[in-house]
Amino acid sequence: MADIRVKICGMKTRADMEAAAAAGAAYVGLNFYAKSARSVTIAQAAALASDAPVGLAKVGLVVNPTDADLDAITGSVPLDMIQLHGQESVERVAEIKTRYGLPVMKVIGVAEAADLDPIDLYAQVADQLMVDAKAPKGAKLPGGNGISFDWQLLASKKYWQAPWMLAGGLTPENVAEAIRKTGARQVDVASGVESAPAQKDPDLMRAFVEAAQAV
Ligand SMILES: O=C(O)c1ccccc1N[C@@H]1O[C@H](COP(=O)(O)O)[C@@H](O)[C@H]1O
Repeated sequence: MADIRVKICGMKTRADMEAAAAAGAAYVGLNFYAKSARSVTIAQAAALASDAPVGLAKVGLVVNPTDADLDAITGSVPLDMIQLHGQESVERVAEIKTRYGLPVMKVIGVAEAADLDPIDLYAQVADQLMVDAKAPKGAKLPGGNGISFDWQLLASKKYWQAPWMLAGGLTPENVAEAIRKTGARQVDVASGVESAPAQKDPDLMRAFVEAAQAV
């Protein structure tokens, strides 16, 4: 059994948080991208995070946030990490880390080998990286689309200066294969543990964590 850490993203209710903790997730994601059906308001997130099960790291997902966005979020929501899921530059990642004093996870969208090239630079400033499938052109969301990338691309490129998480189209059925092919020690999921759009399913969350940790 491997010590794989799981992040489940898109918590909307207290029941979601409790089910994620009971399933064995290490991190939960609170999504502040308003165009997503998984998003929560700052007030909702503050209530969820303040009352979160002990030991669950609360990650705030934002996309190209302004300082005003982050001032409002971090001023009300007790977060453990900020996830940057947009086109934030290396300099902006460093700036956010310094300004808010929170660990920052930068997401890199991957469709082909060349998309991995910027990772070394981001790894110098981010506390964590997330390697996710690049959103297809015209997609409504920059992530959370339930699509995977070719995991083979990571076979020889998985050692970076910062810890990293694999994301994109992971499900209870494919997460073990994804971990074996990429060597990931951390995985992230949103749509793969839902029974309907933005509806987290406790059985799928449990099955996902079990499958990941059974590798
Ligand atoms: O989930 C969303 O709605 C979302 C919106 C905007 C940016 C990122 C988003 N989700 C992130 O993408 C990963 C992978 O999602 P999936 O498992 O492929 O559905 C998700 O875990 C979030 O970190």
